[in-house]
Amino acid sequence: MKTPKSTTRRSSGKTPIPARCAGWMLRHPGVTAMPAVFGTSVIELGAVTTGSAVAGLVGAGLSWRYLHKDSYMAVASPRLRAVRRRWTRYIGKSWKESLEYCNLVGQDRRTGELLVPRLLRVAAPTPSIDVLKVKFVKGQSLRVFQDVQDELAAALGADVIAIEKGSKPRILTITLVHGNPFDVVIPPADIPGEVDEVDLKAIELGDTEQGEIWAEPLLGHHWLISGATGSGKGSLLWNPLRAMGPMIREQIARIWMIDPKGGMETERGKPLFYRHATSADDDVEYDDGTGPEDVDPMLAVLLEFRDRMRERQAFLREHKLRKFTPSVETPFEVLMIDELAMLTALGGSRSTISQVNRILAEILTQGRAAGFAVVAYVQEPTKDIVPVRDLFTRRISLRTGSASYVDMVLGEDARLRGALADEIPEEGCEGIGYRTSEKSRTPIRVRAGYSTDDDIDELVRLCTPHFDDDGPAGIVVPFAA
Ligand SMILES: Nc1ncnc2c1ncn2[C@@H]1O[C@H](COP(=O)(O)OP(=O)(O)OP(=O)(O)O)[C@@H](O)[C@H]1O
Repeated sequence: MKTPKSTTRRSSGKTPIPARCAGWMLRHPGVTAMPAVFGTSVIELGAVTTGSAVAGLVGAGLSWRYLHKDSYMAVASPRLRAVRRRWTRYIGKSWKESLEYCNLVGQDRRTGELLVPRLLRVAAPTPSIDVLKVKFVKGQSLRVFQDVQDELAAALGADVIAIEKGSKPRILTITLVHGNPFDVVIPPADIPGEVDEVDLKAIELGDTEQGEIWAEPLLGHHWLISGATGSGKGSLLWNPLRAMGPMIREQIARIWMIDPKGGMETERGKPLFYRHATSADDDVEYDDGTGPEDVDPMLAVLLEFRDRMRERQAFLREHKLRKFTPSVETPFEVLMIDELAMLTALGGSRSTISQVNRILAEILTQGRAAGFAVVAYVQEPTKDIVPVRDLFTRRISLRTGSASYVDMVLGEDARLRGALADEIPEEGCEGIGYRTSEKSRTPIRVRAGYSTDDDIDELVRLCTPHFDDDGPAGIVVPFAA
């Protein structure tokens, strides 16, 4: 007679304690090895030598922290923070209790043993963001976690939570944002007094969540700024102008402004602009002809910008200059486009749109070395709306209307790494967003400084240039709908 299957099953209760200890030690080799290394060092080298080595390591860490803060913050700080969080915020007992509270634990049907989803990895890219990699137990799914995500956020003390599928089966990623480091409105960037105080490689925009100045390089870059309506994109238009103020006044930097939204946002700063194209003038009849007189005015500004870029390239080639230096003779040219989608997808005829995209691609691929930068603002950053999206070298995402927009702007997995831009509340969080850089794919939470109308008026008062080659500054040209 066949032995019933059930009699062959292991009937013991929990996994034996020694086996569990061995498993834990294997999973935490660093923690396990540390006392062994320390003990062996004391026995073999003596307490004084071991103490000196430890003191030396601490000293090296402190020196690194003070001598090269940027690399310390990028490399050491997140790792140390992750270890601290792992052993404080998410230590075994409280992790288990949090999951029990949310009914996220299982039970082994044979042994009755409590099965707790295992915390595989804790990353803490910024002081307020934790990213957990979790292996869920048999019978669970991503859905089970997502169904109780509010309870889980409360149990883990987070304000915002996102739970997504991980890279492997049965692994999920939980991103937690703790607190709001920006509970006050941040003042706008200072207007430097003189040209030599302007740093085009570090244009001040606001604060980072670490309480540092948030600055981005514009010379040699193009910026894409994405955000839903009312997210505060305007502050990322006025801050760069403030930071470049004296250069604009001296015409060492020239601003070409395209505002297809009727000039509502940019009208106040019109005297600052070398070119200003807006859809304000609805009375102008636009003829979509082929002659130079009939060129779409928005396109005309773009074409002129492109032509100047070509001239500059020829000039640099002729003078064998490999590096561009801004000067009155060769100004740093900045094209700002408020609502890029109106140019690249939504406004104008199909032929105009495809021409716009071609010219933009040319500027974005060739302009940087010649001192031509593009700063564009967009609400919906999909590829069909902004085909040239990937050619921007610096990306910022303020509050977005959709979770999928975050990765489109900040790069693959940016949301998994903590950039929960779609979870930023609408009220009271304008100007808050995330940025990534080429060096690090870790998103940093930032808040832009806010320029009031008075701040804009101050900028115009202090930094209006006097153009004399092309007539009055800020020529308003209509946008063909
Ligand atoms: N950095 C900021 N800090 C605090 N409040 C801000 C900030 N930026 C903007 N705001 C507030 O949010 C409102 C909307 O900002 P803004 O007009 O810049 O949004 P937007 O993203 O340009 O929207 P739209 O695309 O509809 O023009 C402003 O009127 C202001 O009250």
